[in-house]
Amino acid sequence: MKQMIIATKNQGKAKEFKDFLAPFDIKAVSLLELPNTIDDIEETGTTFEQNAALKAETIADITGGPVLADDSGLVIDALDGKPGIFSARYAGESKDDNANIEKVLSELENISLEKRTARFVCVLAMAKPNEVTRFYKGTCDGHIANYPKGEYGFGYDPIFVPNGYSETMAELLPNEKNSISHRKNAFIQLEAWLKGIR
Ligand SMILES: O=c1[nH]c(=O)c2ncn([C@@H]3O[C@H](COP(=O)(O)OP(=O)(O)OP(=O)(O)O)[C@@H](O)[C@H]3O)c2[nH]1
Ligand SMILES: [Mg+2]
Repeated sequence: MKQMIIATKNQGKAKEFKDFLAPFDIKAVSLLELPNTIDDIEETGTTFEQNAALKAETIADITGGPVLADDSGLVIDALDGKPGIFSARYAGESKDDNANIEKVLSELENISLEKRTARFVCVLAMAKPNEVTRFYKGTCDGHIANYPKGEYGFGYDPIFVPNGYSETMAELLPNEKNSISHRKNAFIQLEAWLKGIR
């Protein structure tokens, strides 16, 4: 089976990429599974694209092979786009999902449901040494619930209700999330490239 390195230390993302790539007979390998410890890559960019490129290109330089990276986040209209590229560390460096959720809910405390519109954004960067990095972007629109519900997924999934659903992303079964998510919508475009269409 072929392998593809995913430049992430996020177990939730890694699991989703394993599901996406399995039908292509490709094993997704995260940075946590490599034999050598990889230092954290500082995400100094100001856009999802810049941070995804930083992660993919740094690891492609180290490994010498093709690498896929994902930079993603939650964009909330009533918070002027926050937490955005700062989603992982919104409530502090410990990257605590529950603390991040609590911070968002408290900032939206007095905002009515119809004004709680938001979207998940995912930018994938595919880097290969000496090649131009390719980007694929996907989004998933929805709104922020009043309180967390559901056990699946990761990050802000317990407070994100996708458009057309009454459940949060964390109440949807993983295969359901993986059919509508921002990450899937970005991956669909990469898929076309993997199949040799583009
Ligand atoms: O509920 C969620 N469902 C998702 O599907 C999702 N995708 C992203 N996010 C949030 O956005 C941050 C990404 O930040 P990010 O791209 O820097 O990743 P990260 O720091 O977690 O790992 P790495 O890939 O950088 O190693 C994550 O931590 C989460 O808080 C999500 N939340
Ligand atoms: Mg990160």
